[in-house]
Amino acid sequence: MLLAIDCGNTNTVFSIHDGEKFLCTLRTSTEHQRTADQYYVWLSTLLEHHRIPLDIDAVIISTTVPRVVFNLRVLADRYFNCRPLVVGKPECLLPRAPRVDEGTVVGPDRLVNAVGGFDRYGGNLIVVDFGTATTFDVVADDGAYVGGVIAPGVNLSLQALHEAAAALPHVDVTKPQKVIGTNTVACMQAGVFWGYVGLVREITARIKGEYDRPMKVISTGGLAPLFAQGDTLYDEFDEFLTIHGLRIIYDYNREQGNV
Ligand SMILES: Nc1ncnc2c1ncn2[C@@H]1O[C@H](COP(=O)(O)OP(=O)(O)O)[C@@H](O)[C@H]1O
Ligand SMILES: CC(C)(COP(=O)(O)O)[C@@H](O)C(=O)NCCC(=O)O
Ligand SMILES: [K+]
Repeated sequence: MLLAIDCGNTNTVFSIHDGEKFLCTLRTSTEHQRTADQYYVWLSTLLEHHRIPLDIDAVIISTTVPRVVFNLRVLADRYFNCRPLVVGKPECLLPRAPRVDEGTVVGPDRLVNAVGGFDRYGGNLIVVDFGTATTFDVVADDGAYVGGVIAPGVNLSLQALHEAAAALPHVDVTKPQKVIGTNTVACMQAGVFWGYVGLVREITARIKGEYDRPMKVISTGGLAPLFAQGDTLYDEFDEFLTIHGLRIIYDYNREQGNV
């Protein structure tokens, strides 16, 4: 079975694929100090709880935090006796090379989103990923990642307000019914929520304006459903797009005789 690991700056997702489908998806906070032994204790306990056998023989990793790779490699080697594929490393093949400025190191999560998006929806896409940062990934007609946009994440914006302004509390994002807030929390929530709706609408509209043919907008990430505004912001929400992309990249490497 394949273990696909999607490690973002806030959370790390582990998902087990049995060759036909993903059996379960587990989430832990991202901490580069976590050792292989700690990962294994956590993973084996939860898999036992879900009654999933721990017969993993392949591992693929995408991470936006380079320092976690060492311990994840040890996990794969020590407990599953395999060498993991790490997206972005030269030994991990991608179906299409990104077309970006020379020397640019694109976030592996964005390359994976492009692959997952192209497999599910075809080319000419904008993938909006609501993570620590909110990224917009443009996927060309042939499936290549060709650029995009990086904006501050939703929770990061709220946290920045709290940290920089003495009188502003920590608040969680929710969808306010109105824009005129009549207390501090409501004012902050309106600023971030409606500000984000505007950000997504403006950036996708401008990308579509710069691109030479119609595009589909696909959203992913835990907060994406909160920002769905009827059908006006995205065409589809796909919670597991990144994990799906990892599986496609693993299969591609196997087909190429690379693993
Ligand atoms: N279902 C959810 N509901 C509310 N907040 C969420 C949910 N999923 C993720 N978040 C929050 O959204 C932010 C981004 O999380 P995540 O998508 O895991 O980021 P990353 O991929 O960068 O690690 C974090 O602050 C996280 O706590
Ligand atoms: C933009 C990101 C920080 C998003 O990471 P995330 O929010 O998923 O943790 C990550 O994709 C990254 O570090 N990118 C490198 C620069 C680039 O993609 O151009
Ligand atoms: K991400």
